[in-house]
Order: sequence, then structure tokens, then C-alpha cells
Amino acid sequence: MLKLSEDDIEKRLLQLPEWDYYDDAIHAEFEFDNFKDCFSAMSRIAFECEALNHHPDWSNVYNILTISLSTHDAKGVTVKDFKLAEAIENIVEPDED
Ligand SMILES: C[C@H](O)[C@H](O)[C@H]1CNC2=NC(N)=NC(=O)C2=N1
Repeated sequence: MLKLSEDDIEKRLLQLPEWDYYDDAIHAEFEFDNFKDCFSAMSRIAFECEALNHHPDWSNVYNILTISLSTHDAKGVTVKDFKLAEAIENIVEPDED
């Protein structure tokens, strides 16, 4: 899997305003109403990770979920990270309509 250029990453991030790029990974932090909602989202994300065979570096403190995505083999960010970030967005912040 090919590591994306910094320009490509920044362009793709325009569609993902919650996410930032630094330290060869993309990062986001999500706040939920409570632990139950946060852990429920994590469970749904976990199934998506298995389906995509791509896994986050993440942590949870009560209602806060912190996620970093990178591709270990490529030592940077690839399209796989963006596919998973989009899937996470759809779980955490689904469209209203
Ligand atoms: C063998 C398996 O395909 C690899 O170990 C996968 C699994 N999940 C992964 N997840 C992430 N984030 N990066 C990887 O390089 C990666 N590799």
C-alpha cells in the first residue's frame, strides 16, 4: 500500500474536518454524551475495522474517544486510513437527512 503525499493527505482532509494530520498519522477526537454512547460507537467501529482489515490506535476516557490512523507497513497514511476514517465518520456523525 502506497504512502500518500502530504499534499494528497491535506486535500483529502478537507472532506474530514474533524481530522488532523501530524506524526505520519491522521487523528481525531470525538465527544459523546456519556460512556455508554462512546463505547457503543467503539463497538460499531470495531466491526468496521474487521470488515476493512484495518485497525485504529485509539483510547477512551469516559465519554471521549481519541483515534489515530496510520498504515504500519507504509510507515504513514494510505487510502486505507481514509476509508476507515470515512467509515468512522458515518458511525459517529451520521448525516441528518
Ligand atoms: C496482516 C494484516 O493485514 C495487517 O497486520 C494489517 C491489520 N491492520 C492494520 N491496521 C493498521 N492501522 N495498519 C496496518 O498496517 C494494519 N495491517
